[in-house]
Amino acid sequence: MPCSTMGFQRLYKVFFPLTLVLVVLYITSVRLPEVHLSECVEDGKPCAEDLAENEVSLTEEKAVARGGDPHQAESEVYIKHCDGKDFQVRRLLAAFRHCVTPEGQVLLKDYLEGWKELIKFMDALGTVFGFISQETITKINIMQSYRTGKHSDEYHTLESMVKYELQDNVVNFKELPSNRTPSGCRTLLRLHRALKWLELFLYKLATSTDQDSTSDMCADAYEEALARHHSWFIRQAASIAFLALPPRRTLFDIVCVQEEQEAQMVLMTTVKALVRVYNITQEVYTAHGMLDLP
Ligand SMILES: CCCCCCCCCCCCC/C=C/[C@@H](O)[C@H](COP(=O)(O)O)NC(=O)CCCCCCCCCCCCCCC
Repeated sequence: MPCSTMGFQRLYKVFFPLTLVLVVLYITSVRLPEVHLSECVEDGKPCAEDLAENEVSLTEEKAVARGGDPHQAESEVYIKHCDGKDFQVRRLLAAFRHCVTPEGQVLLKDYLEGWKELIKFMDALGTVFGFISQETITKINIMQSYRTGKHSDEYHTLESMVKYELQDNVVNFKELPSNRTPSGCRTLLRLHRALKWLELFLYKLATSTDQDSTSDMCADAYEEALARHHSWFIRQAASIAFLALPPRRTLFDIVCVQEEQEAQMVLMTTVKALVRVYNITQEVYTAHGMLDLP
């Protein structure tokens, strides 16, 4: 092999990964432009703060009254308000529970509230997760603009959105030109896939010990649920961000739990709520052949 080709290959092997790492570190450490979550507006007025602290019904009695499992109710006494923290696991849980109606439909407003709470969690982890948090905000904002836009009535539930977008040919079954706003169905599908990642990650966290690495759990869940949907570049950036995940005790602090048993109950209760929403959404997307929207 000619000497110059060997030299080039060696240079390529060393400098390409190095440059990639530096680019990713740069992207994740510079202050990303502020993207604000859209204000919730209904009929031209701000929405009522429907998930206010005092409305979050997580007491034992209420859970039982809702026909819930008494063992689940027992676990809920652990889910308390966490003073001085932005992220509140009880708000997260309330949102993902309230979003499922008694008829088994998914209310988009509450679903997105759940996602907004998750952004607070990511923000508590620091700037390395900035690009993931910005991406989530972008997706939420697209959904909010539909939910509060001209056809807001059609975006009340997942089911009404799917019906409307399919009837109106808004769903893009083929790749869209980059200047077209993606459909609600396509946008929600991205969040839906990420919800599977979250479910797997929280399950792993709940069933792990202090000796287990959160980065490994995160990467495993990512491999299972999301990696195949992402480009090579995003996969590399994500795998670098995972290395910056703090140990499980720090994550427990953000969730506001100390004891192992307490952590397990809170995490498993959250997993259950996520599974319920995930399964309904998955059924709707499967029924309409929309699991692979580009
Ligand atoms: C504990 C925090 C660790 C966060 C790890 C999250 C794993 C997911 C990595 C995703 C990389 C996202 C970068 C961008 C991806 C986009 O290419 C991709 C495709 O979009 P496109 O089709 O429009 O191009 N977008 C998406 O897949 C949407 C991703 C949304 C990511 C949401 C991540 C949620 C993380 C929530 C963590 C909270 C933990 C809470 C514990 C109680």
